[in-house]
Amino acid sequence: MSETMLSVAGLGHRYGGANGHLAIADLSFDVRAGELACIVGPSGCGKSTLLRAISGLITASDGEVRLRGELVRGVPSDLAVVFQDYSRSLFPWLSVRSNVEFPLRSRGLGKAERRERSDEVLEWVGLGDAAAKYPWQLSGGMQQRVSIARALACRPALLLMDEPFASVDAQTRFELEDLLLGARKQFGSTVLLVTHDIDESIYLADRVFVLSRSPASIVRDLPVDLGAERDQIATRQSADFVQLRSEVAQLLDVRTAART
Ligand SMILES: Nc1ncnc2c1ncn2[C@@H]1O[C@H](COP(=O)(O)OP(=O)(O)OP(=O)(O)O)[C@@H](O)[C@H]1O
Repeated sequence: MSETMLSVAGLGHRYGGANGHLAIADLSFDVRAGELACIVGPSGCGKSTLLRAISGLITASDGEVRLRGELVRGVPSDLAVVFQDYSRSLFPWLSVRSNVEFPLRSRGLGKAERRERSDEVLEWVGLGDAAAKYPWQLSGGMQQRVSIARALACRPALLLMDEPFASVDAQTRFELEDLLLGARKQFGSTVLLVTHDIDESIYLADRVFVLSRSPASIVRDLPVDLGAERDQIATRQSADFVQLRSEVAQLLDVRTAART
């Protein structure tokens, strides 16, 4: 059994003091080293609040978050986050290479090592020839590749991804999903990814955590036994995939959600 990388135990958060809004309640789960776990939940259920607590941006009212066994207080240095909005997370005045190397500087890496890492990850995401370009010279999908490269270059203990593929077209989304699966294999990354897309969660994950409506808690920890090799057409057509999709949709009560 591999080590626990992320442990969330009894997490609860209420905004605005004792009589304020309860956003998450008694939420517990673990992510093991090398695992790719997805979180799906109804709109407004508390996913962002959960991610803020895991990344140390807020201190939850109850419970605890541990990364590699260490209590998270403030933003951990061995955490990397990829957001949905790539255009706001990249620095437009820095080249692609400088964007990727930026967090490495604050982590104390020397010039040669920064260059070596940026070469490696840019090549990996298929942007070896775009290192000198600026983000605004690239397509949306390419910009998100830069964000992923920047996160991978840090070799984080945990890669947190918040709806990372929600702002690109369907074809690019498939490509980026497969890029993530490849990167995870290549770098042995541990990934926690939040998505609204049930199919995406099953396609990518080893495990899917289904959240309840607000206040968020885990309604199901669903293992996804679809094998390590996934294929955008064959996997999504398989009987096991269809069964899992229907299970998650029922848990989320998507028909009711669509009516309300
Ligand atoms: N800073 C805040 N102060 C008060 N209430 C907040 C704050 N941030 C979020 N909330 C409330 O907490 C609940 C959960 O919000 P959160 O943004 O975590 O949900 P979400 O699942 O990420 O939403 P979405 O699916 O729309 O991205 C919502 O009812 C929201 O209004």
